[in-house]
Amino acid sequence: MTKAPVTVTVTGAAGQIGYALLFRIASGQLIGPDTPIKLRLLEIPQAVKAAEGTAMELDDCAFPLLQSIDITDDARTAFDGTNVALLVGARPRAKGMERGDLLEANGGIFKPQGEAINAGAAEDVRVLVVGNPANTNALIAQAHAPDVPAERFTAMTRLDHNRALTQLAQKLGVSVSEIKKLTIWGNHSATQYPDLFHAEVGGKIAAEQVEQSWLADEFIPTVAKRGAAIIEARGASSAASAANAAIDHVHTWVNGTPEGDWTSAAVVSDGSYGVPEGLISSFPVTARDGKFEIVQGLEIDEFSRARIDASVNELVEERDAVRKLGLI
Ligand SMILES: NC(=O)C1=CN([C@@H]2O[C@H](COP(=O)(O)OP(=O)(O)OC[C@H]3O[C@@H](n4cnc5c(N)ncnc54)[C@H](O)[C@@H]3O)[C@@H](O)[C@H]2O)C=CC1
Ligand SMILES: O=C([O-])CC(=O)C(=O)O
Repeated sequence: MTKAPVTVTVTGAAGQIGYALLFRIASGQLIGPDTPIKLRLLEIPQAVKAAEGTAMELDDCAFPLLQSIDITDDARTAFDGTNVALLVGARPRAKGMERGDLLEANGGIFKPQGEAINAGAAEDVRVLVVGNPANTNALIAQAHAPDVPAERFTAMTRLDHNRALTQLAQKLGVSVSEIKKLTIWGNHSATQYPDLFHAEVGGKIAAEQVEQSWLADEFIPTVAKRGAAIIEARGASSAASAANAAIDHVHTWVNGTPEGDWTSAAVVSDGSYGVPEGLISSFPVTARDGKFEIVQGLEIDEFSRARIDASVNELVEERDAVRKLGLI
């Protein structure tokens, strides 16, 4: 039986991730094959025409599930009644820009978007922030949506998770589907910590199946710096793989994680694993009944502790910087 339609808002819809994302959403891959989709595209005025071009192509795909496409440059209109908000559009780092400038420029985007979500989104709204710095942009948006439960604001580390799965699968000569319980901890940045000490391959701990030197000197930096390596090779940042990860993140959130496995997502910390409450940090999470839950009770050894702390400290610094700028 066909379900009720889901309204999905995509910001930065005319950008490169938007171009890789919208067709997959419209084809039913975000929620499921029996859920009709209403798309809302938010862009800045200069890019509305390009978004209209993408909408023409969406029309030309004749997707049976796609019920409507609305394009706007007004955040209130874009988020009115929305069920899933994919915040992709962000201000990229320009030449000579310091981190504080970047955070301030993004504050100008994510504060009004948080307010617009608060004002008009559907009661069950789920928010995924993709635009960088994703964790802190999510924190800014969440701070301006006091009427929306904080746990509905998440940031994307699923791309890092997927990157780590493939690096490990290639190293061990196994399929990615044989790897369970991998975790990305912390920030979506070069300080992130991909953890193999709880990951399992063939029922055995992954870290025990690789050399410690490979884990520390190859695996962790390769995953953490993969975004930069893609930019170097492609001349543009990851787009199709980022869109794919956004689809995975929301699909898992809505449909759940398989029994005996978990995934990674940046969610609001409840203080678990010593991550200060309120920070939006990546954790091992399960999804059940449409909710993410942080996996509890994992033992964290000294090696992992130092790396989790380093990434969480960076998030604390970013939070303090946006606080100082009056953005939260
Ligand atoms: N979390 C993650 O794993 C990843 C995050 N990213 C980030 O995703 C973001 C988007 O990447 P791309 O699509 O490649 O960039 P892009 O530059 O191709 O597109 C961004 C789009 O956002 C729009 N935009 C800017 N301000 C806006 C606003 N206030 N409202 C609505 N739209 C707005 C721009 O007009 C542009 O069309 C970047 O911040 C990038 O760093 C990229 C890859 C992975
Ligand atoms: O590094 C970038 O700008 C894009 C990004 O977040 C990634 O590919 O992980």
